Amino acid sequence: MVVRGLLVLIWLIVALFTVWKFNQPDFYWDTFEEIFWFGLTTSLIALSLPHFKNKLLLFGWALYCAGLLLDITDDFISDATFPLLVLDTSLKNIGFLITCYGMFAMILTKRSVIGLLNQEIEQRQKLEAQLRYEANHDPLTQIGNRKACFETFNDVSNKKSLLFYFDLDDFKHANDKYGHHVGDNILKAFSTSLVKEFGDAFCFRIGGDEFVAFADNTHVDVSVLRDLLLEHIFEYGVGLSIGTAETNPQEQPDTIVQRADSSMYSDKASKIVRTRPRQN
Ligand SMILES: Nc1nc2c(ncn2[C@@H]2O[C@H](COP(=O)(O)OP(=O)(O)OP(=O)(O)O)[C@@H](O)[C@H]2O)c(=O)[nH]1
Repeated sequence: MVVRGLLVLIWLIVALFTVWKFNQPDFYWDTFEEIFWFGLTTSLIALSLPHFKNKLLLFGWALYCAGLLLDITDDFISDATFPLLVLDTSLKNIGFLITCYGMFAMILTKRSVIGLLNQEIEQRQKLEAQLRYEANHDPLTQIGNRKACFETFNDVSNKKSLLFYFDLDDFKHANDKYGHHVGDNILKAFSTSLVKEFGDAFCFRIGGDEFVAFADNTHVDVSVLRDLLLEHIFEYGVGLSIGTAETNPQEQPDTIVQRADSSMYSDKASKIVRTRPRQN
């Protein structure tokens, strides 16, 4: 409201002054030009006044306006009466330079603020990525967790048509015998073998010693696979029960996993008779 009033006032003065000057015998078009620029510049200041906190810029603009004002007044006040009139060009130039410097200082400040903001955005993005990773990965083995398995199930099963369900045999015994930290290392070593065999994107730890992996439905020799996956852990007396189920887009992931789980339990029944080389 104040700004609008100020603008009306400025242009009223400009109009009245122009009309008055126009009717004078000593009218020059350059007077009209001077008053037009004075009106425009002061309007700009009035418009930006409520938004601008940069005092240096405002000071520069004010000096520039003062120069413009002296420019106008020198048409009807003589230099002899008011010697400051000779300063009009200097004031305009000083105002212009201060304005330029103010702009430059403002850009520098904004640049450092933008730099800090970018840093903050980068950190936030890293944190989000970290949180996303943690939400979908098992903290011990770093492979996908149960949540990731079911969330990506449809995508993964579109690529791979066979699901393996693995459950370590007598893992509790190894835990009790060698300690929990060795138990952790067994799980990590097993995951590493799993990833080596099936690929990072297709292996998941879905429970304590239970894992799921997806593979192409080519002929797989389960006993060869078992030996391969136990290669680095069988010395702790653990075995491996393996179940399989073909993936099917018409079936719910839960149903497919359940079928593989049942198949694994059938295999578990024969864990006692399975030979375990170098068993402790
Ligand atoms: N070290 C360790 N142990 C775990 C972890 N998560 C679960 N376990 C243990 O894993 C064991 C899993 O239990 P079971 O599957 O009944 O043990 P199991 O001896 O393999 O039994 P079977 O499968 O019948 O042969 C439990 O003793 C859990 O405490 C883990 O992150 N680290």
